[in-house]
Amino acid sequence: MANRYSDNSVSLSATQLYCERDDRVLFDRLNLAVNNGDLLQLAGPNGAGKTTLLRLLAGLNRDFDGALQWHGQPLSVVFSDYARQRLYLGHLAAIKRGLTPLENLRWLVSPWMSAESAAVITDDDLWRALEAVELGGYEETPCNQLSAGQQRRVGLSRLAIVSAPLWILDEPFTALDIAGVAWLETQIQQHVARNGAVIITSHHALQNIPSLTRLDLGELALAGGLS
Ligand SMILES: Nc1ncnc2c1ncn2[C@@H]1O[C@H](COP(=O)(O)OP(=O)(O)OP(=O)(O)O)[C@@H](O)[C@H]1O
Repeated sequence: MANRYSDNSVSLSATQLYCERDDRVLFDRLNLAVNNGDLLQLAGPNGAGKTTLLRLLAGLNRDFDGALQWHGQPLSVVFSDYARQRLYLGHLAAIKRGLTPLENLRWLVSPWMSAESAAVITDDDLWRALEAVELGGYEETPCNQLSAGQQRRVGLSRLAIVSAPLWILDEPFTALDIAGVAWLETQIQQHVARNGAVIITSHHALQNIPSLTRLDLGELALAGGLS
């Protein structure tokens, strides 16, 4: 099993972020910091800019003004290191439907198995991660024969296997049943309790996490008078 949290230091900061899309300001003068043990929930109405901000924080979009830093270095400069320290799960399942869960997961964790990475992820780890998301028995079934919730679980199985201290999760509860929601809540609680950090967009009310901070982009826009 990969050695989780071998380098677990989280220090992500955003300073004076400004972003607009289609001539509309999504956020302006936005400052935030995420460190070990933090859980930041981005809230706001549809179109407020939650996914846009998450993608900026994940280093996947550089169309903004202001500074994004990882351990005091510009995200763009340290991106290859940052990309292994943060695990980004987008709002889509992000799997290849013609492949099996096992094949998808092997592909999804490949950035953590590269020559530069110290992580060792074995096939047994992959099978255990799929078992953890209740996909035991479906490991070698093509994903196009799985339900929407099961396909979502394939992507979520990365949480059970990748050793990244910072999780960035975009609407991860989508399509999950009650048991899936409970499993994911537990993963998030445990990750934060073990000194990891999580940034999440979700309309789901997260429970029992004292370090939860909520950032409502809709309220921010009203308070800051964003146009
Ligand atoms: N690639 C793009 N090009 C142009 N505009 C975009 C692009 N992506 C998003 N937008 C616009 O940016 C705004 C914010 O979108 P975003 O997806 O970040 O909102 P959101 O808060 O995540 O919404 P939701 O709750 O519906 O998921 C929207 O008005 C959207 O139309």
